[in-house]
Amino acid sequence: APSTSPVYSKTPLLSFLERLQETALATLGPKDFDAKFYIDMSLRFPLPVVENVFDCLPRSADGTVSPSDLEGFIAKYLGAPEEDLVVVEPPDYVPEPEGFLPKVKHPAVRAWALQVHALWRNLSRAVSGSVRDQPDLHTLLPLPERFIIPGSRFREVYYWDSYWVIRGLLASKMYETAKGIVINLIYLMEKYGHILNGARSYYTNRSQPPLLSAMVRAIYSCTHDIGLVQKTFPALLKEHEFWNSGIHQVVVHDAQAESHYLSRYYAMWDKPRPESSTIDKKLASNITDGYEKQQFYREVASTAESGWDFSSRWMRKPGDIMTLATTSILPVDLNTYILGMELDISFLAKASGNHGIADQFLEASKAREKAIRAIFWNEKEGQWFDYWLDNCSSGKEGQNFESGKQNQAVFCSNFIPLWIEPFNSDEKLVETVVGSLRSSGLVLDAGITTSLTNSGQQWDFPNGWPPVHHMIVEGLVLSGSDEARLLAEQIAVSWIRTNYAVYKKMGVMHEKYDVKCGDYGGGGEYVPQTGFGWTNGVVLAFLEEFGWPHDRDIGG
Ligand SMILES: OC[C@H]1O[C@H](O[C@H]2O[C@H](CO)[C@@H](O)[C@H](O)[C@H]2O)[C@H](O)[C@@H](O)[C@@H]1O
Repeated sequence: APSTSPVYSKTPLLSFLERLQETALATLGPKDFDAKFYIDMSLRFPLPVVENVFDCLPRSADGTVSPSDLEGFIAKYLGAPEEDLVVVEPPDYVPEPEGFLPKVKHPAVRAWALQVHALWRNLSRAVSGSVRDQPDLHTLLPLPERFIIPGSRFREVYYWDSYWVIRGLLASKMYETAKGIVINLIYLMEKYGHILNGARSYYTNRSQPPLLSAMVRAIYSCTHDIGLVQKTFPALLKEHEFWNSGIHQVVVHDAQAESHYLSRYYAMWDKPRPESSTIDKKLASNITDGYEKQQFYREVASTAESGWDFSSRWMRKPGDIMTLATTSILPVDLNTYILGMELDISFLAKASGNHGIADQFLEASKAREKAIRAIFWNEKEGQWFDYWLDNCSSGKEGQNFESGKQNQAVFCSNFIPLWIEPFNSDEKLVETVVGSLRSSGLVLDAGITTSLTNSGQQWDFPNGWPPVHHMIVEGLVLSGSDEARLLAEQIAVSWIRTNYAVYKKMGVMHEKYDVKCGDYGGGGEYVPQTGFGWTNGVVLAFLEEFGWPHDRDIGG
């Protein structure tokens, strides 16, 4: 049966660059090969001209081109990925902003924090004039404002990364740069109807964890810029609709026959991800049935939408990537973000004097809070579990809740609801969750591990990720409980020490860390990346919250 779920169409440019990617792998071999590099190239001439020359390159019987012919072709007809971007000096950057991290007293930590702050200059970009004038020649999308990239192979804006970039920029007092990022995300929302995974044409088929409202609220609480709130409002409403309609919405009826409306990840794509096309095709090469193949590709893209690509969390058989089933899972964290979105919209509407919308979204948040308690919360285990759906593509008809369908494996996402007010203000619940987090096995000497399963995927043991550390630590702090704050500080201190030790050893900030060894993280489909937007943001946010006294050892 053909897939009936929505699918975006692929542009001719992407199809061509995918062919180039395949040829490059066949010709140059797997050593140092990064599939994304080729899809990030731009054309120096119109596509028909470039494609015609490419098709006429001499090929051997197995279809490969000689390395020198391929390199000659690339040099003449294609632009290197970074040529799409201009390195720009952020106008609101100063080497030591007034009021910067007042609680950081330790000289070595302060010096390092200033170096991390200075990294915003290395990661600041705008799109080149050519991307704006001839968008058809580029996969990079023509964003209107300057932006901060994560770093290394991630040369474009990423959606959920931007939240922690913004939190760091706020600690760095770079308010205008932070606002520019939000304006860019609004542009994507207006143009595509949802905020893309990243600002490339190959990311149009999916979103990422939705945190626009959290970004706006964070900026508003530092700047009181109500103009920005008003500008963002239509995008916030559209985003809420995107996650609460169509294929993203699922109904679950509880034992009292009450219906709960929850959301899931579901990419509008059933082909290999263009940025990893060679990898996806190889993975799917043993699937002979056409529909099953499409379904596998959809699960892969939906997992990328979750931001956790890849993890045993999404696999029916933990460790076996062929069993990805992300569209059959109601994720705790996604629904937590949407609850946060509803509360943020209500708060921001009130701040703009729009009491009708404020009330409407407060109501929506109450329904979702109830749904999260009913479907995800497990009193005995003291955490919130993802929920397995029956195998179906439409969530509209509804499914009956069965407690056995909670996925009781331990993931750090099981503690993300603590980030949001209705949960972190519930004293009894916080006490239970603090206890279960402490005994979960997730809190290690160098940080919080993503899961307890070593699958070789990057969103699993022993990797710890900056965004998760921040949400859990901030949730514990917001609870106001002394015990929770102690745990929060313990986690933040060990995470900062890990980041510092690796920086001292290698001179760079990493995308993720191995929290078993206190080293940089690995696994997954690309080599360890440095830069790094959200890592820097979380370090600065933690140092702002907890400071670093003179007499606290930093190690390294
Ligand atoms: O190229 C493979 C995948 O890379 C991205 O995912 C990872 O990096 C992102 C940027 O830091 C981050 O947002 C995500 O959580 C990481 O897993 C990209 O987002 C994926 O869509 C892409 O397939």
